[in-house]
Amino acid sequence: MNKQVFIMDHPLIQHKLTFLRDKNTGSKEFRELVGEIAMLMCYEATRDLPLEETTIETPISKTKTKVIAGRKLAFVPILRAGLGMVDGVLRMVPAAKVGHIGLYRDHETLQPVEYYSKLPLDINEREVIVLDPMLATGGSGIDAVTIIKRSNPKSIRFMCIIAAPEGVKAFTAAHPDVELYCAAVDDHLNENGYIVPGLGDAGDRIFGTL
Ligand SMILES: O=P(O)(O)OC[C@H]1O[C@H](OP(=O)(O)OP(=O)(O)O)[C@H](O)[C@@H]1O
Ligand SMILES: O=c1cc[nH]c(=O)[nH]1
Ligand SMILES: [Mg+2]
Repeated sequence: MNKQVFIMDHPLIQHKLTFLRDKNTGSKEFRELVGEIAMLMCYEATRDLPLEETTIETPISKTKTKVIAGRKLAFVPILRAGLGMVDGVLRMVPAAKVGHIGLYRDHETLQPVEYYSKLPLDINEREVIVLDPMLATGGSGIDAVTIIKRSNPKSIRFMCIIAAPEGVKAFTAAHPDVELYCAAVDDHLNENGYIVPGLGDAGDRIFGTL
């Protein structure tokens, strides 16, 4: 697999993914699982954040210790399904700002249609992590990153839960500078553009609009 692609095969993530895929998992549990998986993936995707030394006093003595070195993050969920990942990542990085990009996939053409975009004003000073549970054809992820690049962020990473091989290929070709983090790369896309075996329609399962 391409060095730009990171598969997060931690046992806790893989365990939760099994219940996420199960068609008998209801919306409440599905939402909780998406949030938990996003939190665990964020832990891994921020592993290389630089640290700097600071001095504090414990109740016992002064000590030198570490904090994250002034790097500013922004999370950008792709509406709707990416919203399900926001709470989980904010639990890990509460000071991050949150932008939103609204895209839906036209059911006939499978082409993404943009309907909303609101990014933090200082996004050019931030490292961005884009959130969307599904990378299917890759069209939505590719367009979201193209939109964000116009605002010149310091860097962009893309975090999805399940990707199709077709989406990974298209995304890495379109944005070779953007690291892609996923919990699983599945088998293929079906004739309707759904990931097989996948988990169905992530947005519908999160928001109960099936
Ligand atoms: O890689 P692609 O082929 O573009 O497909 C992936 C997109 O499809 C889903 O969104 P959807 O269009 O269902 O919108 P929703 O989140 O509002 O349900 C998913 O959340 C991605 O954004
Ligand atoms: O399998 C898929 C493909 C696109 N969007 C989804 O929510 N699921
Ligand atoms: Mg959907």
